[in-house]
Amino acid sequence: MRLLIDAGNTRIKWAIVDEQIASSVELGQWPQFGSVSHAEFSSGNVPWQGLSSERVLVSNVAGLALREQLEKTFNPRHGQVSWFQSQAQHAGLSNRYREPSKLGSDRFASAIAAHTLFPNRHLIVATCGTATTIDAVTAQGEFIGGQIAPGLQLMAQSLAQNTAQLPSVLERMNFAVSFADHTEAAIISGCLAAQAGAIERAVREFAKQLDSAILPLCVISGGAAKYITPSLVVPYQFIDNLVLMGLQAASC
Ligand SMILES: Nc1ncnc2c1ncn2[C@@H]1O[C@H](COP(=O)(O)OP(=O)(O)O)[C@@H](O)[C@H]1O
Ligand SMILES: CC(C)(COP(=O)(O)O)[C@@H](O)C(=O)NCCC(=O)O
Ligand SMILES: [K+]
Repeated sequence: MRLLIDAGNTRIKWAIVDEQIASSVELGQWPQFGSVSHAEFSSGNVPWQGLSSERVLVSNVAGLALREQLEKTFNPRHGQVSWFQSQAQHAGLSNRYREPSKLGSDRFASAIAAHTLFPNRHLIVATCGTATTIDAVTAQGEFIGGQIAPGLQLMAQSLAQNTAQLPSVLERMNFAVSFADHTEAAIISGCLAAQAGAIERAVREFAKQLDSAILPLCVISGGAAKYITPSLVVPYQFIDNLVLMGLQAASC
């Protein structure tokens, strides 16, 4: 049994891979998985507390304090704990980041998962979490580089916090129109257009760089993806828990 953990800046996602269950070795076919917010985790909700495993693989982009908190939750029954880091070459992917280890481990894991799932396609990998990251991966398994933007919720929140008259719209990210006729719809539509627009622009730009008439496939994941995908007008595949799948592929 392997325990996989993806600690992002909003939520901690986890999954168990059980090699005894044949179907469990397929990417994402986990017998148990879930997520907790940082607040839930800090107040003692540790989903893997009672579990036994042979090893643990963690991707953490949420800082040292969370790493220390995570460390305290592991005991000998969890087995050897490894902290996943981006490297120059790993699991079929080469990493063109200037300093490969500086690339967010969640971005590297997502790229590994996307390339494993779609090995013959040029890809734009968009992970829509606290931040929205948009990365280019070639069909040959080269991580070219990418973009980091505020995530959907951060974007909307910063408008509400830094303006006198704009309300918080966090709970209502469910519709977008091109030219809204009231404030709430205007904020939602603006933020969704910025997110979807950035992704679409990356897809078209990558096609241009590749000199390809066929658009790369957009692989999209993350907690905010479900709000953004209805606005996308490029080919995409929504894959839940892409980072965990990357950790699974990287630790086979
Ligand atoms: N139940 C939820 N709790 C928290 N965030 C959610 C929830 N449902 C959707 N979201 C959206 O998902 C984002 C967090 O996505 P996630 O992929 O978990 O991020 P991260 O990897 O940065 O922790 C939030 O910013 C918010 O826009
Ligand atoms: C960009 C990120 C903050 C995204 O974090 P997330 O939205 O998944 O919580 C994370 O991948 C990160 O801290 N990256 C390090 C810098 C880099 O990738 O260049
Ligand atoms: K992200």
